[in-house]
Amino acid sequence: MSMIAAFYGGKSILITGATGFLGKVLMEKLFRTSPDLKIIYILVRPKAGQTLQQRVFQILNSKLFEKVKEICPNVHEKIRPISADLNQHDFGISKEDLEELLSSTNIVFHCAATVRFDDHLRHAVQLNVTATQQLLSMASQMPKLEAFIHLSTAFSNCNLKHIDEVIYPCSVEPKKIIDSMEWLDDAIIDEITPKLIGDRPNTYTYTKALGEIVVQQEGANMNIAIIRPSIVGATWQEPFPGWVDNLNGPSGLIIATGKGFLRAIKATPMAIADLIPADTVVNLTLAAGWYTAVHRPKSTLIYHCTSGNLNPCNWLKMGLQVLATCEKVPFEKAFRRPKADFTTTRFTTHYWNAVSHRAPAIIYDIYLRLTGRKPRVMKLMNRLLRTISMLEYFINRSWEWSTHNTEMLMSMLSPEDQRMFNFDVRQLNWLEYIENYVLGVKKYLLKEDMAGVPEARQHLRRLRNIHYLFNIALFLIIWRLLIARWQMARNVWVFIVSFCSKFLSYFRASSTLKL
Ligand SMILES: CCCCCCCCCCCCCCCCCCCCCCCCCCCCCC(=O)SCCNC(=O)CCNC(=O)[C@H](O)C(C)(C)COP(=O)(O)OP(=O)(O)OC[C@H]1O[C@@H](n2cnc3c(N)ncnc32)[C@H](O)[C@@H]1OP(=O)(O)O
Ligand SMILES: NC(=O)C1=CN([C@@H]2O[C@H](COP(=O)(O)OP(=O)(O)OC[C@H]3O[C@@H](n4cnc5c(N)ncnc54)[C@H](OP(=O)(O)O)[C@@H]3O)[C@@H](O)[C@H]2O)C=CC1
Repeated sequence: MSMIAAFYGGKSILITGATGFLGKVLMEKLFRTSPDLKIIYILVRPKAGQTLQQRVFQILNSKLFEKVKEICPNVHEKIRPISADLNQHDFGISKEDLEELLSSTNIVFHCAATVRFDDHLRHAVQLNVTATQQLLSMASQMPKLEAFIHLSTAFSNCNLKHIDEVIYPCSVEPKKIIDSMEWLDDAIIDEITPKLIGDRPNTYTYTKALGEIVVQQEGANMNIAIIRPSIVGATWQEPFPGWVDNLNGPSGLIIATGKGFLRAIKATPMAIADLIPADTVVNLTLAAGWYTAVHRPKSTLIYHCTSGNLNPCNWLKMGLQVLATCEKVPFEKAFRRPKADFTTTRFTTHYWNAVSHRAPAIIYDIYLRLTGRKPRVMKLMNRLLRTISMLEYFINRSWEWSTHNTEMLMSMLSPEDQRMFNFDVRQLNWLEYIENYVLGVKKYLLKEDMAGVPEARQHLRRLRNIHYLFNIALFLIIWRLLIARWQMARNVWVFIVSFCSKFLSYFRASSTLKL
């Protein structure tokens, strides 16, 4: 019998960010392995015209929850959505809901965050720092609370090269930052943002670091653990390989590569691609929840959920496998053939952006205009280039994360739990994982049917022929222009033509002689 699964049985669990990528995988695993849990409260905001119930209905009806619905047919009765917006004071939770939450909750998993790299500091602080502080204050009033698990990121201290499982201080105390956001206007915040984030690349990593300090300060009297995953990718094994449902991290770039938009990217091929599958993160999170509640470690433990030091994979290996899979099982209606390369200098990056990204986009937009349609590719391309520029920081560096706590936790699990809540990335076969990731992107993100693969292959063949024809036409046009304007080009042309005709007449003469 799994100790972890048994531990969550009969428990009331609060999850923030349950509608997000990791939150959904966490909920799914909880229901699948502990169908006898009492209830999962989820803090949800109405979004995109959907009520809370509609949002929950949509999640439960997704492919991710198919197995859960077999194992736990009354799953819908065990989810209790609570209307809450983490941007609001007290989250805008009603008095009755708050009372129920405070009196019943046993475990809190805090996953909600803004993961945008370009968020305004005010918003990022509100969600990643202030909301964390408020949630901890709520948790401190929960008499039945056994553990509070905070999801952070391995990149919260990405300004360092070697990162230990400790909380690092920031130059300005989080409380001062929270206070200042209340009275500073946007223009001043914009001005001080670069100074505050210092050598971190964005407000996301900075505010996640502040969030950790808040957890340490405010949660001193609680059983708390912090999980720091690196770049979370599609599921590895559970509930099935390759599940992914948003464009964050590598997923968006895999689409851009498979659809032929992304042709070059500035990356350090040998830098570690520290990806971690979503189900691995969730297994570690659940194991940490159990360990924190049952073993009650004296201090707040931080768990690095990373792959680089145990089973490293580099960007070259990953990129090549993405391309190989896109070649084998192409995405539908590709813009160009999937073919990409890494650039290593600013100059070559600018050159390939102009030649391989902007030029084809402009040409295709002209074609769309000429055929009476609305041009759209340049806009898409600009968005892609902006996204790449934001991700570049992470694909041109390597970090070392120590994993002592994570390894200690692994050793504390029973063999049954090590199997059921596996977070040992040494067992991961990268080539297989990346192939499943790309297939998952195709099936679950792009919603493409595998039956369309022959047509997609046919489309790629057409694109290859168009590419050849285009290159020949371009060559001829450039050559014609050169001949018209440049004496040297004319001389070369005359030389080539006379050489070819001599060669042909020699060839003809020798073959006649042989006859
Ligand atoms: C022998 C030698 C041979 C050499 C051969 C070499 C072969 C090499 C081959 C190379 C091939 C390349 C293969 C490529 C595949 C692998 C590359 C992987 C690189 C991955 C890098 C990942 C790094 C991530 C680092 C993360 C570190 C921190 C981790 C975390 O803790 S948090 C989670 C991460 N968070 C994010 O990822 C959020 C990032 N996103 C944002 O911040 C924003 O979305 C934005 C990028 C700033 C864009 O903002 P906008 O306002 O402009 O857009 P908006 O968000 O509103 O969306 C607009 C539309 O764009 C779509 N979109 C959003 N995100 C992405 C995305 N990442 N990629 C693509 N598209 C995206 C969005 O859906 C909207 O679309 P619409 O709805 O249609 O309008
Ligand atoms: N994905 C990754 O690569 C990594 C993620 N992490 C961390 O893991 C956690 C989960 O990330 P992930 O699942 O990928 O993120 P997602 O962006 O997929 O999910 C974010 C969640 O937060 C919720 N949320 C955001 N704003 C509010 C708000 N104002 N009120 C209520 N809920 C809100 C979202 O709700 P809604 O659906 O309404 O928008 C969503 O459920 C985060 O803490 C992140 O920092 C760490 C490392 C890597």
